Amino acid sequence: MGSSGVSWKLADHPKLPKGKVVAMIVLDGWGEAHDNQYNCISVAETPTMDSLKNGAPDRWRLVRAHGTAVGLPTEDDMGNSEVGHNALGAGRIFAQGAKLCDLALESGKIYDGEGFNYIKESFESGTLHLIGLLSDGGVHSRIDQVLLLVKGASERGAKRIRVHALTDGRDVLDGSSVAFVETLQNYLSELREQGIDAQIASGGGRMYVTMDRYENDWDVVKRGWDAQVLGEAPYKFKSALEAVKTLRAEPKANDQYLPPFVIVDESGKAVGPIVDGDAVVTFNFRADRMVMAAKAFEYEDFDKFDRVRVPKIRYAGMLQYDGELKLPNHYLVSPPEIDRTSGEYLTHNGVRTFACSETVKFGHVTFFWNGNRSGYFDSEMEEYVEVPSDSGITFNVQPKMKALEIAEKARDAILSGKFHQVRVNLPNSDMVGHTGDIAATVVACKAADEAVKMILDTIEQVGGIYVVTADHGNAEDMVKRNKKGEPALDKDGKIQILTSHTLEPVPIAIGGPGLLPGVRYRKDVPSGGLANVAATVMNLHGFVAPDDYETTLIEVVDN
Ligand SMILES: O=C(O)[C@H](O)COP(=O)(O)O
Ligand SMILES: [Mn+2]
Ligand SMILES: [Mn+2]
Repeated sequence: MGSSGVSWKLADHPKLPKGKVVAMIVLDGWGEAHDNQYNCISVAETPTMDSLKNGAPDRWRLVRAHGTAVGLPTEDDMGNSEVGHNALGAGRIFAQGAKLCDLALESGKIYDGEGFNYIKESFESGTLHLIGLLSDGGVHSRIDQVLLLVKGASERGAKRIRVHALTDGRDVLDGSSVAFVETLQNYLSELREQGIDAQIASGGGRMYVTMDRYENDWDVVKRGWDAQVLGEAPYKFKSALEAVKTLRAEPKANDQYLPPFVIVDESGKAVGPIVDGDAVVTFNFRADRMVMAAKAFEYEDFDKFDRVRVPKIRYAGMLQYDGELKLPNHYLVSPPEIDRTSGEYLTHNGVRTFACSETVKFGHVTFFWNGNRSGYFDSEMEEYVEVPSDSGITFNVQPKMKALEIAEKARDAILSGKFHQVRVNLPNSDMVGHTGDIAATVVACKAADEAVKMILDTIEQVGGIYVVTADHGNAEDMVKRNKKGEPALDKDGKIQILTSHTLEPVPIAIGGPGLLPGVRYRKDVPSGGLANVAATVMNLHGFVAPDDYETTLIEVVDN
């Protein structure tokens, strides 16, 4: 037993040896769907992934990557990187932020918690500000939760409410921001009729305002700070609906990248800057794209950009975004307690790990993989390498991204002989898929396939084992579909491009010269999902997973 009371020792696998190097490759946003012109993966030349699928039927299968299989509220919830990598790394299914917030709002427990009581102190004399992504995407936030929270706060004494709305178009259709803003605006005007001074105060596109991640581009967070806190932005409007409609009318504008705007009153004054004595809630439940803003709100000695004015506020996150950093200190709903992850177990059992991606996905194979935990379990046993991403571009202009560089780092790590697990995330199919640019996404898929090839060739050279899988679908379906599965047309008869993830399952292939010939997929785990992968990987390192882990996908037959 360790000091935490957890017994970290894993049992030896009865048949599988230890000490083999295992390459764990996660293709981000790479699902399996039928062949058609909107399936960028099947359109692209992907000989490596094709050969895995066609070469060894006992060692290629699909696993579920959405809905309840990854702890989301319903089967209509598409998968995403957070819940996908959590499941891959933790080997169990945890009720995720979306679900925990639903439960807390439904039961009203959210209003009894420490976080709400803390911000409530400001309701008497200050304004309550709510900042976050306004859509029903369910990846980072959900508008129905925002409306419930506004209602609940107003019933509990909030007299002045300002919402700072980030438009989506990435987890939902581009253009849908107009309807979401309208819904919120209508609801706030109903509240005004009841005597609550509630309105939208600022906004901007999620990829350009506030929601950067992994410190790729602090300017994004600064633009949000300027609009939300200082009340300053290049565009000023009388209403948020007018703002999104007008800004969207610009050529090439889209919801993801709308410029920042503030709402002003008759005299041209911003209606909702954040000032001393106010309360602030960031209502995203997902951490990665809110943690930078949380630092700007919470840290006294913050130096990433000049905040100009730092109001004395009571700040709470919808969730605590980083348990290790205790950030933020106050939060409305407790995050899932994702403990005893496979990474922590393997570290305790002598498995040395190398993990790598480029900036935009770096936290996926480290922070998310390790159950939303920053840093190393044991810096002697692990090395995490971040390849700097390009910033300030949409990745359709650079669809190859850093796939080659990531593969080279993995190759060098494998050849160094220092590591037993070499884990990477290849971002291309996801990041380019989110731009909705089909031609570029095809290039992205090819680039990812080439990177896989380089890593598999290296595994071949050292006699190792590979696992190639994905965290959820994206590039395999780039069009919104009607109930019959046909491309859905908009009112002008044009197909609607799908920038979001999908509900599709993802492939998982295992192989390599280090894998015993008798290893194959079991037939009795037909509904296996991403959470089954951790036990599988533990087996490939020569161990049996803890009893409460989702079962392994493999068996070893004598032949
Ligand atoms: O944050 C994003 O980019 C999207 O909302 C979800 O993509 P990811 O889950 O693949 O990161
Ligand atoms: Mn992803
Ligand atoms: Mn994505």
